[in-house]
Amino acid sequence: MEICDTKYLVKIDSPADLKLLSLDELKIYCRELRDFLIDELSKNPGHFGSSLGAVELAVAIHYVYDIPEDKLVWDVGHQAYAHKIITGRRDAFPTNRKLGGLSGFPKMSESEYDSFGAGHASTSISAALGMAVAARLKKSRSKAIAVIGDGSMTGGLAFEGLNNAGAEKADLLVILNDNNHSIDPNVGALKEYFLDLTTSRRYNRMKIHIWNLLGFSPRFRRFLQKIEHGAKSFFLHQSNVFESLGFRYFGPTDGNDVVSLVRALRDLREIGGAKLLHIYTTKGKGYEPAEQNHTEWHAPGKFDPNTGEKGVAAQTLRYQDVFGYTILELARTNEIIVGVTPAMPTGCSLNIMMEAMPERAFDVGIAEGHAVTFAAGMAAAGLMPFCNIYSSFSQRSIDNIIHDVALQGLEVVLCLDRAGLVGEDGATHHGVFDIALLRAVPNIIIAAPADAVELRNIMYTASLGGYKGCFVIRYPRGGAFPKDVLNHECSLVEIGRGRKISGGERVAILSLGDMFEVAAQAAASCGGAHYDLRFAKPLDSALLDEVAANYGQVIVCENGVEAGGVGSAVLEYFARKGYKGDVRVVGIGDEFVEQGSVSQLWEQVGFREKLLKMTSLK
Ligand SMILES: Cc1ncc(C[n+]2csc(CCOP(=O)(O)OP(=O)(O)O)c2C)c(N)n1
Ligand SMILES: CC(=O)[C@@H](O)[C@H](O)COP(=O)(O)O
Ligand SMILES: [Mg+2]
Repeated sequence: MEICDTKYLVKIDSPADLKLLSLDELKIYCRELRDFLIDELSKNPGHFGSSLGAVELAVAIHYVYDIPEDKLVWDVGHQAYAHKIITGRRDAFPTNRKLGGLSGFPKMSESEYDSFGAGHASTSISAALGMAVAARLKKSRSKAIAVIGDGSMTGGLAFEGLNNAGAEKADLLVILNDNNHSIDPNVGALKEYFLDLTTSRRYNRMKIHIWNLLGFSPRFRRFLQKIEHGAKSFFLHQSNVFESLGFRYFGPTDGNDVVSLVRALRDLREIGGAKLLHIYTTKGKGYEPAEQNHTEWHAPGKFDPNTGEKGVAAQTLRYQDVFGYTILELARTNEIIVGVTPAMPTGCSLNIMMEAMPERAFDVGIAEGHAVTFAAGMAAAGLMPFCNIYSSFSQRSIDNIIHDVALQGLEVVLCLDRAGLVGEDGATHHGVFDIALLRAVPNIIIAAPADAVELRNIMYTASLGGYKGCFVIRYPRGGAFPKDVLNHECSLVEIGRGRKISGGERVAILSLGDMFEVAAQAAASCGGAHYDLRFAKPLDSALLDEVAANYGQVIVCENGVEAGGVGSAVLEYFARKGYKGDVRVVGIGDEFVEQGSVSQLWEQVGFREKLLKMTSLK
């Protein structure tokens, strides 16, 4: 597939250029934009389905509103590629998600058109409401728009925003971009409710009629809105949840029809207060394979745009696969084990258990805080929950971990996938803060396996209980393990016990989790010793005493922030013991690391350089 002879694509470098097109020309531009995205993303992968589905929406918003004077907040931001292209980033788009290139998400420092940065879900309504209230206080006529997907609407934060907005009566437009899908199928009662709204055919027929009248006869608006309101309650099973929260509800309407979107937005622009436009779109719109399989095409990697073929599937297992198969294996022999994921069943591989034991594995929606407290409730009632959350998304649930798990002394296993630098998703997604955030909390164990066998052993150990509070197991994105690691029989690991890997002279290198390899190499090259800490909490005091007694220099390697991480814990321990040797920590410094391949990012933070310098210290 080749992009040739585009009529409008190359001429649109800003929303001002876009506004010169006619409605018919907009349709052609949308086609060209979509083809451009398909072509680019086939070569340089990124979030595919969501961005294809939101092409018309991005075009219509920029056509009607005046961004950046009006504020536009994309929820998550993985659907905002068309917005990036319209706002002058077409030529830079081949650098999307690459080191030094465009961020895969809206980013305030990247463009004035990115009114708010994102990456995590459910923030848009709160942020846009803040902007709407600021406009009111500053007596500005600036509008505020939040675009939020049906999946992201399942996050509690979205409802906190709606609740506040409905009462504030600020000039806020929330666009609910409903493609009836999250990364995996969307879940929960809201999903059924949205389906009810979009599929109630009698209601929709009436609705379209009213919309047409609304468009043409402003004089009858008030009267028609009253009829519309009555019709809704009559035809729909429930009263409208958004209207109950103080919003004016509009739609549902076809969000892949750019002309009707423009018409709807033009009308809405003139209406003050809190309003919600419900649009239905097709995830992956315009690319058949993506329309057919939303989950696979959420972020598919490289593919052949002509055939939809992707590269050959890996013959190895990633950490997430090992988690997925191991929890199922453990659950088969231990009937109190249950699994919980907040909206990432495919991403964390809990889908393996969900298929085999649907009654014992739960996708609770984009709701990390709820996932943890839900798990705590199950633990309080005698179950052994394994709650799997990406490390960076678990930042949403810190108080739930402290207040609902640790403080209650409940046995909940918290598996933090994607711990450490994750690569192309960048600063919003690196899982580098978990140890620092959780280490200070009592009743928390923090383990990090150095490989797949260790992950299985630690999961097995955690599943047996007998400790008090939260058992955190953190492991990184990816990994490549032979499939027969699953044949390894799980064995018990002593909680808080590390391992001496190799002896040496002068310097001891301590690693946690997947820093094992780099530490082993460094130890070999400088003739030092290597110890695998295995636990960031509790620390292995016997191991550390042995290190202190035998080595004048200690280096701790960690896949996380240096401040407050496992290296800090070691430093504190040695300080308490009055160790006089030289202790260094090498990990991520005081910075947000941007996007790039994982190896590029380690290079950029200067990890090897620092380690080399440390190991050659005399
Ligand atoms: C707090 C948080 N949890 C989970 C995710 C992972 N995530 C990114 S997009 C997405 C699905 C969002 O669904 P929806 O809002 O409907 O957008 P769509 O992908 O359908 O366009 C999820 C679960 C995230 N980015 N942030
Ligand atoms: C936008 C978002 O938050 C997810 O799509 C995320 O990019 C998934 O990351 P993984 O590719 O590591 O599953
Ligand atoms: Mg969706």
